[in-house]
Amino acid sequence: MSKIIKLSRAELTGPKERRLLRAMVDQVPDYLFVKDLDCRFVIANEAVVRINGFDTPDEVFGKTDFDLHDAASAEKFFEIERSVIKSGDSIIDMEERVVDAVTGKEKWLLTTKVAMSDDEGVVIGLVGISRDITARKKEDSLRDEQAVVVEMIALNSPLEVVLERLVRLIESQLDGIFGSILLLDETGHLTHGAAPSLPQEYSRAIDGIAIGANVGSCGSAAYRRESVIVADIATDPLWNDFRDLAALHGLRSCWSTPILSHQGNVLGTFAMYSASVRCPTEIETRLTRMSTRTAAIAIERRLAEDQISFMAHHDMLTGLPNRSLLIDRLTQAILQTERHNPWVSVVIVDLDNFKLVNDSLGHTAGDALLKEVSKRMLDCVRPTDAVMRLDGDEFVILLTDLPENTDAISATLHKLRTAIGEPLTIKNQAFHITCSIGVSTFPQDGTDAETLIANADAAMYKAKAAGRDGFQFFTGEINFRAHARLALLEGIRKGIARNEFHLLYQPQVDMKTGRIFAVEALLRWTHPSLGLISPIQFIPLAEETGLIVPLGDWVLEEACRQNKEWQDAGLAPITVCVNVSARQFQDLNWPSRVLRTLDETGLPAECLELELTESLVMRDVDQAVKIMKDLQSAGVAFAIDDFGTGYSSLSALKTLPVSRLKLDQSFVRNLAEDEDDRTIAAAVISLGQKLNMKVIAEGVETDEQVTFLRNNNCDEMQGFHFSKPISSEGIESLLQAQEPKTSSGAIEGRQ
Ligand SMILES: Nc1nc2c(ncn2[C@@H]2O[C@H](COP(=O)(O)O[C@H]3[C@@H](O)[C@H](n4cnc5c(=O)[nH]c(N)nc54)O[C@@H]3COP(=O)(O)O)[C@@H](O)[C@H]2O)c(=O)[nH]1
Repeated sequence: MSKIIKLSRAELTGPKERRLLRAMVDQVPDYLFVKDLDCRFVIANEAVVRINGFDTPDEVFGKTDFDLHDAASAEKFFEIERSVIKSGDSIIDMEERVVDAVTGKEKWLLTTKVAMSDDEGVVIGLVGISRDITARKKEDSLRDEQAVVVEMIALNSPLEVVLERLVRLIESQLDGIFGSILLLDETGHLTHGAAPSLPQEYSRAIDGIAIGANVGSCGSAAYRRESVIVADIATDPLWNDFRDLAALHGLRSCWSTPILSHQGNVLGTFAMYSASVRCPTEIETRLTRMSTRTAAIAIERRLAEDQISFMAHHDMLTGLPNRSLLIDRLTQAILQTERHNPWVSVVIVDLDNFKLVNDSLGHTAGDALLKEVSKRMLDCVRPTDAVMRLDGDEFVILLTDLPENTDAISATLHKLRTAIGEPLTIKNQAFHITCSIGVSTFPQDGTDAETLIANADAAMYKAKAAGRDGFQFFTGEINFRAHARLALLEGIRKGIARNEFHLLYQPQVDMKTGRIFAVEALLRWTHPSLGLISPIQFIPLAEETGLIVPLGDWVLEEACRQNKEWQDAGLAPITVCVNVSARQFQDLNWPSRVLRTLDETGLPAECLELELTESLVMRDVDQAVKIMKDLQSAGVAFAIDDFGTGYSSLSALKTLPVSRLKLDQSFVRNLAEDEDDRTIAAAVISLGQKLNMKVIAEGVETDEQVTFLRNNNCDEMQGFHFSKPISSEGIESLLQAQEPKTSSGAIEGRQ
């Protein structure tokens, strides 16, 4: 909509009114002017006069924009004004980017131009008013640019790109300022971050300076952890060592502020340089604050990303690369090899007696040993080779650029074994560590990373099986065994899902009464094509791979459910004994799963006994006592299985909440003919009595064994002499046969 102001000549003719009007328009801080039809200034207020570098309105009178501005700007103004005059249509609140006539700097105006007509309605010129909105526009662009920088940080743009954008943002807000960001490295040196407007030669010269009390503005700011304002580089003693360099590039003042992490660590510096001698203005100080905060977020984020990436690819204890980096490096090495044709070998090193150190001296000592062994291995290989930690005490070494024969590999393996085998002292105790090593080589033993690692692993197992402390190259025969192992593993997994497992129960009998008081649950696997598979074949593999945890959960659940079923059928309550492997026991959630199973099956806790081996318990006695006591307080009993075969500390044994020792069948087997076994068996029975524990003999097959055990006051027995492991129905029949129930209804044989 056009808007025409009508001026009455009479009002503008009187001298008084003219003065009033003049005074009024001069008070307005905006640029106020009237132009004639040729776009010449007729009236201009004080603001217009000053901004164009004049002293009086008369100096502006009659001038056009072509007299005051550069041709391009003047042309723009002229066209707009001609159109307003011609059409009579006003231009309201138009944002214009113009070049200041005096300073030559860019600025922003908010302009309104309205056509002006005489009493007859004839357009005789225009009235214009412009407001300088440069400051507001800068604030808008600061906000927009800040948002862009934050978005870049969030989207993980490269740090250098983010920092450069930040510096440019600051420079766009200020006049005559060159921004600079330096990053502090771990060694106390400042390295280039971003300085897009500083001369490159200058940036290169200061890249890598060590921070210190008197090292220019940035080195000193990082060192002192506070802002350092140097108004005149030419005279300030902090710049003694860099004065000439700065002068060479026309830099006169430099104000630097440390960039601090949220924990207060110095991450780098943010500096503003200028070519004049001066201190920062308030706005410059404010922008510095904003920049250091933003830069800190960007740098911290990058450090966190680096840390996460390092953690994802390295072992935290030894700092060695881990499996994911191994696959990456090995794949790279294979690609290289395909081009240059030498061999690449994967060497898997497994420490033989690491568990002994860990179990006897604790995890801290175990960690120290792993670190020392990693160092020794690194010392044995070339810088182009790589040492990585796979898991626990298992390491992988990647040998690259090998000649095509096994001699070079063998030489390295000998060196490795010797280095690892050197005595080492931990907690004042000397150790001699041995290792088993398996090797596979590209291309003959596999053409991809996973196959080479699997085959080196299989070879390492062969070295272990061959008596440890040796190395083994991968062969076709190992390949066959490895495949069989993998097939078995896959079979166990499927077997769990397909319910191919079931339990047999072997009675445990009181020697005096001859009554069954408990049964041991023993796992059986009926493979769809291989038929019945002995637990001796699959339990060790299930333990090694952790599959024993779900399998053991199933055994526990089934054994408890079955025992409760017998009780619900009216049979005398007995105890069901369930084997527990180390992997289950180490699982932090296992105790709560035991209690939940009892709860869900409804079996009284007093009717469950858990069998733990000596070695399992002795691994970490304190932890074992804690877990056992927790479950014991709920009513669950514990037995030590295979007693006599491991190493038990008698003092530790005393502290264990154990109600039964199971004399291992290896001592029972030859009781008739072996004097030593008789001595051991008698000693175990006597030990049990002294520790207030029942002793049950395992594997009892003959009358002679029964007689010996009875004569030596053994409490209980289990073995083929009484019954082989049988089905649940078989147990039911045996229990029915030995009715009537105990008069008290108490659990048979349990004290
Ligand atoms: N972690 C788990 N281990 C389990 C589980 N089920 C079984 N096992 C362990 O597997 C090993 C072999 O068990 P199995 O073949 O069942 O052998 C047991 C008995 O059949 C056998 N036995 C019993 N009496 C006699 C005998 O008179 N003569 C003779 N030659 N063998 C006999 O002994 C095995 C029981 O041993 P133990 O557990 O030590 O009491 C074995 O180590 C099982 O522990 C399972 O669910 N989880």
